[in-house]
Amino acid sequence: MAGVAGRLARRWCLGALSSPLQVARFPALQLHLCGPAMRGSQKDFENAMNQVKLLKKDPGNEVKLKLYALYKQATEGPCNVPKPGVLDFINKAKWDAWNALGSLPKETARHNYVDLVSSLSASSESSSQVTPAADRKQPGSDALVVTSQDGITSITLNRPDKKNALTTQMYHDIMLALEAASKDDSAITVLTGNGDYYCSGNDLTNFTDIPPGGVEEKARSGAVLLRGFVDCFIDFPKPLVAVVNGPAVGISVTILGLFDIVYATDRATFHTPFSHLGQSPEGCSSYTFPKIMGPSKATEMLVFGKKLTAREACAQGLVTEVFPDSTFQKEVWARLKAYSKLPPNAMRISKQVIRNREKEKLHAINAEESSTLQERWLSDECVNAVLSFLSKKAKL
Ligand SMILES: CCCCCC/C=C/C(=O)SCCNC(=O)CCNC(=O)[C@H](O)C(C)(C)COP(=O)(O)OP(=O)(O)OC[C@H]1O[C@@H](n2cnc3c(N)ncnc32)[C@H](O)[C@@H]1OP(=O)(O)O
Repeated sequence: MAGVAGRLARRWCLGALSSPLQVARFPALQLHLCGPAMRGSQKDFENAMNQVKLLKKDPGNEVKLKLYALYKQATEGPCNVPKPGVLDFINKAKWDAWNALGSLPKETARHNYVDLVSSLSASSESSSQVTPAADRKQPGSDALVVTSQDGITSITLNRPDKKNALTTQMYHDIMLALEAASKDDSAITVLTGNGDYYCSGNDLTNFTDIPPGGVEEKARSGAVLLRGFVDCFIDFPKPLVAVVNGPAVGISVTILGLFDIVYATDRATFHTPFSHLGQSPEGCSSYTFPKIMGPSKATEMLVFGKKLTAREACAQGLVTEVFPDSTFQKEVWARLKAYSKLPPNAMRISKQVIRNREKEKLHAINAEESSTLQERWLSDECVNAVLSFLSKKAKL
């Protein structure tokens, strides 16, 4: 955690004080740091450091310096480094801010940091209910943010500048997050995205990291990862909800057939361009899509790559309900918050009654789809499509 804050501090203050904070959408459930009581435990401090990553607006240089100073004071104590030269403007501003805190105790600095983040979170999204971060180990990278509050664990894809494309690390982190969520005391688990996209599917640069065993080895390990990833969704024991905050592509669409509820903004689209990419369907969609929408609609999507609007996807049963984008977050989270108060064991058992009899079949389908894809990844059609995207010649 200290590393996260350190990276943030460096990004803000060492880079350029004038550089804008990455503008990121809040997931509707946020750290609940704006309560009347001041919070300052180590856990609150770590939660606040996570929350800073999701701030929607640039708080300005003055506030960033204050955050930096409080962070340094809370983690290292009073300023203990030599004063930078007058021409070293940025470092001098940082030093001044830290030094100004004098002998403020570490604990008070931690409290003040938490309170400052709380006020920023509250003003950044006044309409949303602000909630605490997960009482859990965070994943190994900033690209996934896990929060937990009010009986809901939210897993947020947090790579908005890359449209939340899934890196290899993210597949692993999502699997870990799902495993933790299956055991935590939340009633409902949510997958959502930060920024204008829900997810642009597999990060196509994943294909460029070729191991010593060559492309065959790459395809083999990709298929193992894909199979394990999809298995986690098949086996997930609690109600699983997709909060589709924008366009969805590829694997982020196919696995929707394994979710229990799919709420979408009316801005969302659903696109599975597998033939364009020389690939074939995964996520059990070769089974779930024909079952949900009938074989011919499924073929239009999975074979011909027809992109559906949110309303079309809803009419075809892939999406549960569509909300206007302007009220999407507010309405969806209010709904989920109400559902999360239902008896958790009853919900879990009812889900299993609905889903369990298909599980074995789904695992077999997943295995088959993964091995088909393993071959597809080695095909000229796939290699050319990926190269075309990577050389910026093609987009969907
Ligand atoms: C364990 C392995 C499992 C694999 C399972 C198999 C999975 C299959 C799939 O998911 S197939 C679907 C793959 N996805 C795509 O083909 C999408 C490719 N992206 C695009 O076509 C476009 O980027 C877009 C339509 C999603 C968005 O277009 P636009 O609004 O014009 O934005 P940009 O293209 O400028 O995107 C911004 C930035 O993000 C990068 N990016 C977006 N998507 C991906 C991606 N899937 N992989 C890698 N990079 C992506 C894009 O290159 C830009 O980067 P830049 O700013 O240029 O550095």
